[in-house]
Amino acid sequence: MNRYQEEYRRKLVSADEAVKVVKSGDWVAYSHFAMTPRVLDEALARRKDELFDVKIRGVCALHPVKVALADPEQKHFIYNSSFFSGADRRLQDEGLAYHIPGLYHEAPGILRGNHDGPDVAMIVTTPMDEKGFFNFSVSCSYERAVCDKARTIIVEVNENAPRCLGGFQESIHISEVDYIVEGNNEPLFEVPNIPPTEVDKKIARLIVEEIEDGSCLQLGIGGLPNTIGKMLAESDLKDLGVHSEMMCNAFLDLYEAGKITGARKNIDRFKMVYTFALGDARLYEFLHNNPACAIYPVDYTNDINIIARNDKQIAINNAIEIDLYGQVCSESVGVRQISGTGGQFDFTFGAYRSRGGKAFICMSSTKKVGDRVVSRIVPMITPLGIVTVPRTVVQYVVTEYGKVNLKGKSTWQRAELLISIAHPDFREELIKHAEKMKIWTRTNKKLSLAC
Ligand SMILES: CC(=O)SCCNC(=O)CCNC(=O)[C@H](O)C(C)(C)COP(=O)(O)OP(=O)(O)OC[C@H]1O[C@@H](n2cnc3c(N)ncnc32)[C@H](O)[C@@H]1OP(=O)(O)O
Ligand SMILES: CCCC(=O)O
Repeated sequence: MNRYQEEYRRKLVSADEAVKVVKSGDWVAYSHFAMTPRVLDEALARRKDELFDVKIRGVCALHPVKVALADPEQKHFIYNSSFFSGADRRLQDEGLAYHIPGLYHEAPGILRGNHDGPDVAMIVTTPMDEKGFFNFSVSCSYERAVCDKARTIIVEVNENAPRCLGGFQESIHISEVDYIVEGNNEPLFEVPNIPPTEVDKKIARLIVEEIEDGSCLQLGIGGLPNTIGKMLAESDLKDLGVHSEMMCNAFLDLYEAGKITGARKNIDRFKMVYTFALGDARLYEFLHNNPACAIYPVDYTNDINIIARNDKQIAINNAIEIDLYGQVCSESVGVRQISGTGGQFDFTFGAYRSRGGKAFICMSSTKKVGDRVVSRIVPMITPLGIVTVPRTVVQYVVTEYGKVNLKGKSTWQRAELLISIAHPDFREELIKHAEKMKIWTRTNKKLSLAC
């Protein structure tokens, strides 16, 4: 037994033992996405009656967190998430989850400088390696920052977690860890593989034709960016690169199709760069010990200046609504938080700044809500909804009816361009709103009469 194994044995405790370090009033940070702790969450929930005013900070938990469910009155635990998953939304609907707004690239800096903890870090990792390191696996965005700030660090080991090579800040050494808990070794969450619709395919085609050999890709979260990636895999393009915050199945398809070499990148040449991964078992298997990929903290991947250093950086992100000024809402419907800003602002801004870069916001022109069909291009964002990308930053907007570039355009031009890619059933109504908003000119009117 080497000295790290001895130290492992000394620090290994049950989950119930480990969570005893939490005190009333503490902030507890959970690791993110597919790495959200399970057994530590359950053990903390069991301590409900001994604790008051404990705040939990998570990111996109892919199962309903037990601390939130354990305490509907929230005297003991308050659960917060800086990016809502479906499970987080369900909790929010019951009044059991609160959102922490933020720009993704700023999160590590905010945490390191923050007055609000975290006091205790609960981080899911790979098993320890022979040199004494636990790897943060597919979630590296700000796990290191959390550990830097926390009074106590507890790792929950999952034997199924792939070892994701960095970059930097992708691991923590046993000497820094206070307690080790062996988890249930559940398989990592798998994103369901939903076949693309005809609308998705039309939007994808409009974006694919904008991409050139040597372009460097970012694909955002949601069905549409993944479809676009898969279509690129069937294209004639070559020497694509990856600089993304999210690593998803589409990148693996592209890689296996031989489209990705990273040879034309200016930084991290030959590496597929990301800060977290969410996909299926095939993707997690691909990432394990794979030197073709490099995971980094999010203040590197999403730093606007870093994004801009690769030429032809392409950002492809999905939205919920866009108003006639071009303000993009991608994270809420009115007061209902759907997800978060994540890196959508960072990549939209950074890709436009890259030489030859382009930033796309894409969405279907309509959405079925209950038995109603609503337009996603709207006169105004649903009241109290959130602007994820301001009109000053947005570049291309794409629906199945076309793509428009809003950069530098006047308000009346924006209204005209956006209405031109709205679903035809909603165009007349949108024109009436544009008139009331005084962003419809005589020129526009002539155009509308002509069509
Ligand atoms: C972590 C990261 O930062 S990744 C990098 C980029 N980051 C981002 O783009 C962040 C912001 N973007 C996003 O969160 C996503 O791309 C989204 C939400 C815009 C789209 O994601 P998808 O998974 O394709 O969304 P989907 O269509 O399934 O809708 C998600 C929810 O919003 C609801 N929704 C979407 N549009 C509407 C609408 N117009 N009216 C009412 N509800 C709506 C859906 O009903 C669903 O809610 P439910 O599951 O609770 O019923
Ligand atoms: C995924 C976004 C998380 C954050 O902004 O903190």
